Amino acid sequence: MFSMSAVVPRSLRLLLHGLAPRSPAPPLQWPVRAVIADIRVLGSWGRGGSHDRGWASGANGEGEGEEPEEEELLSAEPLLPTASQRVCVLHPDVKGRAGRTPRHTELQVAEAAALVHALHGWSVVLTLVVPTRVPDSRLVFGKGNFQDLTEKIRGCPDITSVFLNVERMATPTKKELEAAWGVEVFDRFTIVLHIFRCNARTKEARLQLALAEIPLLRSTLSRRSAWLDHEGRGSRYIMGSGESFTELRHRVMKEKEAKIRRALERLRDKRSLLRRQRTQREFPIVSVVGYTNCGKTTLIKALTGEAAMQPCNQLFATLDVTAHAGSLPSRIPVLYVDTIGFLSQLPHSLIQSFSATLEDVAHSDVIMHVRDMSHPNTEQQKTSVLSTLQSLQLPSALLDSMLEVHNKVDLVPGYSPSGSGVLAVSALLGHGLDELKVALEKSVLQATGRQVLTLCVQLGGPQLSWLYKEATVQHVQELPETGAAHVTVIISRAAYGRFRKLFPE
Ligand SMILES: Nc1nc2c(ncn2[C@@H]2O[C@H](COP(=O)(O)OP(=O)(O)OP(=O)(O)O)[C@@H](O)[C@H]2O)c(=O)[nH]1
Ligand SMILES: [Mg+2]
Repeated sequence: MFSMSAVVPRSLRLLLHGLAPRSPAPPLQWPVRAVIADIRVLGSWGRGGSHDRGWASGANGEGEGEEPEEEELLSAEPLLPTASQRVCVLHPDVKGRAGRTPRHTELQVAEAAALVHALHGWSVVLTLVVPTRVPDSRLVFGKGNFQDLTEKIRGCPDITSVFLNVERMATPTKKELEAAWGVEVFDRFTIVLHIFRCNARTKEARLQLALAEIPLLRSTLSRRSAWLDHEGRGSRYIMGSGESFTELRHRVMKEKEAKIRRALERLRDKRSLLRRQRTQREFPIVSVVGYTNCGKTTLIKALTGEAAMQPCNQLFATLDVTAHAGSLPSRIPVLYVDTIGFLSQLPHSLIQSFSATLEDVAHSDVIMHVRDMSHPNTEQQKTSVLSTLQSLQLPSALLDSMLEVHNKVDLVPGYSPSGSGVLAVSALLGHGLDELKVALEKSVLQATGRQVLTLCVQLGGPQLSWLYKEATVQHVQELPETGAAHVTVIISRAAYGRFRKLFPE
């Protein structure tokens, strides 16, 4: 199996566990230490959550400088019931839709059930696939089907809510369906938001979530306002303020949205400052992206040997961007960035809200796209990930150089990957990781403009220790009687320029 000591040097391992090394770290590791300090400042580690807290667990900077205003923004009431739910998954099977096959429908229903199971205490008690030609109509289904459906739902007293597997449901539709079926009705957007709410741990993830929830709060507010207006209460002015109750609530909502955006902007500024510092230190960043549950966290755990990471067989287990240090075959230190998983049919507004999190992907040196090859829908998942990446407007060079990693091949007997530049691994069993690291190193060297050079240096002088500090020393071959050595290093162009300026030939 995989050994942590083979990958990360001891002093770095101590740092990763939030402890200061007792002995001075070898020169190679100083940038790693600096970056760890930076990321602590960013405060990307959670509030007592159990997994994905990364290597700086216990050292989060969230409490520092937190404005009371931000705390208020984060402590809003949950939008969905927190109690257990017995759910009827209702999938509208739209006739005539391109790509509609029984298998495709089956997979969509399975994904909907997996979303429900991602919520603690929620279970699926009934699954219905109902054909419809009129998905955009107010009742989503034709009259006959709607009546049958209503009888089925009402006839099943176990059901406490219905999950209508559509991207987004209009407010009047929700109102009518709930009136007809006597239980709450949720769409994909609401369910995913609720999963996010349960899993979001960091301030940034929770602020982004609060922003994504605004449209939902608005529609709830509109419904309440309609009721108040109907009762003649919404239009009353409050204590001579010249503002009605409804107007006041809308204004409060607007102010809340603006405050969230400002708070996110502050975090974004902090992030970009840290990114600049990382760039100055020429620390390679590898972003790991992919469909939710494809094994991103498991792969990073296997590549870094970081025991604290806890992968989870659940959709959207990771919601916070965390960075994890590892090293490549030539001992180049590298930061792996674990990201939020993608899902098909996610409303654009939700992706937009989490775009700050995904900004780190745009600033990485290499992207690794992890795929679950054991999943029956792996091709559609790939398409969905690629189209989301396109929508993030990443630099084309970054997209072109993306590495595709075929994971979970242990579940696909006799699997052999097709296509060039594709690597097959089992992150869980540790298969194929050495080949993956070699390929990754090649990409990192290319993307960061690093080169392998053999330099002749005097052993008594300051050159060698400078190289240990600023580059990755591969090999030192002493030249007897000359007092010099041939030193093979991996060095960036900028660092080589500085070396030559300090130590001209
Ligand atoms: N059999 C097998 N299972 C794997 C492999 N890699 C990951 N898994 C399992 O897949 C599940 C999801 O793994 P994660 O690493 O949490 O997936 P993720 O992509 O980080 O998921 P999200 O953060 O929710 O998007 C876990 O139960 C893992 O044990 C693999 O190579 N083989
Ligand atoms: Mg994960």
